[in-house]
Order: sequence, then C-alpha cells, then structure tokens
Amino acid sequence: MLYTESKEKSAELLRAVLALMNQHSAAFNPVTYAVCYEYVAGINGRLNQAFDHFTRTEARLSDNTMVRLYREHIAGIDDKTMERISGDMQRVMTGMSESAARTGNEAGDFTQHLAGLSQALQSSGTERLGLHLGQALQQTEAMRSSAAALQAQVAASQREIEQLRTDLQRAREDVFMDALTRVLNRKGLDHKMGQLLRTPPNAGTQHALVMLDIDHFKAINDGHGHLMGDRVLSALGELLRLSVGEAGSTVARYGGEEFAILLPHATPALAKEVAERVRLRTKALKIRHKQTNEVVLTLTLSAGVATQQHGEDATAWIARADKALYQAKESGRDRVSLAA
Ligand SMILES: Nc1nc2c(ncn2[C@@H]2O[C@H](COP(=O)(O)OP(=O)(O)OP(=O)(O)O)[C@@H](O)[C@H]2O)c(=O)[nH]1
Repeated sequence: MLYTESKEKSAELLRAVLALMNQHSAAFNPVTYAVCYEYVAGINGRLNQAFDHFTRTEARLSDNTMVRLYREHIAGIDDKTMERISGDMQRVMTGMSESAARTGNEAGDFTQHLAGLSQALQSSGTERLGLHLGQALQQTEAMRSSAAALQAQVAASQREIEQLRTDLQRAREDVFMDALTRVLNRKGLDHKMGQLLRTPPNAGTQHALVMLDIDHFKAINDGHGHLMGDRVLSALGELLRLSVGEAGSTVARYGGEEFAILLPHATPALAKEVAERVRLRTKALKIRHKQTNEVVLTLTLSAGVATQQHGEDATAWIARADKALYQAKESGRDRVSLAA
C-alpha cells in the first residue's frame, strides 16, 4: 500500500494533497481533503477515474464536484479504508509535529495540538473520522500559514546574511582598493605579494613583478593642474585594468604615480611582453578635454621588470624591480628594463 510505510512518505503525501487542493477552487474543507487525499494516495481507482473525468471539463474543481466525488466514491468506503486513512493522517501529523518541533519555538504550540490530534485519531472510532479530518484540516491550514511565515522569515534572514556578506566583502575590498585608480593599493599589493611568496612557481616559471612610473608626471601636474594629474592617474588605472588579463595577475598603485603588476607563474619574456604592451598603450592614450574633446595631453611611462629569485623576500624583489625602473628612466624613459 502506498504511503503507509514511513513518516517521510506520509509528509510527502500531505504536501502533494495540499498542492492538489491548491489547484482547485473548492474550499479547503474535510470533504475536499478526503477527495484529494484519496486521489493522491491512489487507493481508490474509481475515484481517480471520476476525478480525471471532471478535470477534463472543469479545470478547477468546485465545491459541488468535490461533494459529488465524496458522496459517490468515498462516503460508502469500508472501515478498513477509513482506518488506513486515519493511520496515514496520524503519521502525517506525527511527522509534521516532529519537523515543527525541529523548526523551533514558534511551532511548539502547534506540535502539541498535533500530537493530541493524532492520539484522538488513534483512539476514536472511524465514525468520528470526518470530525477529526476537519480539525486536522484546520490545523493543516494553520501549519501552512505558520510554515509560510517561517519560510519568509528564513528567506529574509538569508537575504540579510547575504547582504552582510556582500557588505563585508566590499569593506574588505575597499581596504585594499585605491579609490582614485580603482586598482589595488599598496596594502592590497603587499597582501597579494605575501600570498604569492607562499606559492612556489610552477615548473619552468617564475613569479614576476613589473614596476611602472609615469614619465615627468610633475610636469603634467605643473602644466595642467593637480586635477588633470588625477585624471591621468585614473585613466592609467583603467588602462592597466583592461590591458593586463594574465591569469592570476594583479594591478596595484604602489604610490604616487608608480604602479605595479604582479604576474604569477610567469617568465621574464612574458613579463617584458606585458610591460611593453602597457607602455605602448599608454603612449597611444589621449587625454581629451571633457567638453571640447580636444586632445589635451599624451604621456609615456617607464618600467622595470624583475622575476623573483629563489628565496627572495618582497622587499628585495621590489627593490630590484625599482632599480630596473630607475635604469629605464636613466637611459631615456619610455622604455622597459629587465633587472639583472
Ligand atoms: N595629481 C596627483 N599628483 C600626484 C599624486 N601623487 C603624487 N603626485 C605627484 O607626482 C609627482 C611625481 O614627481 P617626480 O617624483 O618628481 O617624478 P616625475 O615628474 O614623474 O619624473 P620622473 O619620474 O623622473 O619621470 C609629484 O609632483 C607629486 O606631487 C596624486 O595622487 N595626484
């Protein structure tokens, strides 16, 4: 016999019965419940046939149809079937009372009520089943709204937690983010470098660092104003974000007009290629007047590349890249130098 074995099955049955009741316009009452219960349980073949027959012409069965189905196919059913329904109801109530108890305090009162109800179902004769069905139905309705409220509460809590998680993540990112250029700040770079230094490079690769510095940036500030200088920094930040797409790469503003690119598991050749790409794109960048769109200035940058030597710490690694950058500046700017 279907649905008589376990509480899980009984609860599953109840859910299916409620879903079916929802699909029809008949009132939520014991008659509708009994009809839908029998239909879902599949224990009354003639009822199912009649039910299906009616749904062909009446998509949402009315009270009248439910009463008719009840009178013609259920009212006269034997005691054994009544007992079976009673047993299943009891299991459903017990199962639900247990899960309600698990759900928390709010469901506590309801749990007690269900326990009492299932006892009543157990001890009374089948002639009182209709009455108990009615009570059970009322309680089921109460449970439905309480469960819906609980679900809404859980969903609201989940949304709150999600929002908190997002806020926390954003706050974490903000700590590591340079507001002007929208790339990582010095702190973010330190953090990333720390992580990278704990990660051995893959065979045949080395972690690489590119230090970049805008050429004659002081002259830009002096000639066009500090605000224009800021715009240039912001534009370079965007250019770097768009130009450096290597897996696991990091772009950061090291300070002032100096930027850094971290390239994990790279080679000197790849690092030089990335630095050249950025240098050329920067050279091609045109800063325009906001209103007239006229090109106001162009710029160049110099870069120093250093791949991490075995056992080298962050300070020594940055110092070698900086030294290469200094060489690039010394030998004429607008170029890339490799560290020794
Ligand atoms: N607008 C603006 N200027 C900044 C910022 N941070 C640093 N600077 C300026 O960047 C300039 C750096 O100048 P220098 O270190 O002399 O170097 P440079 O003029 O770029 O010359 P080279 O590096 O030798 O090519 C200084 O004028 C700083 O005031 C900033 O956030 N905004």
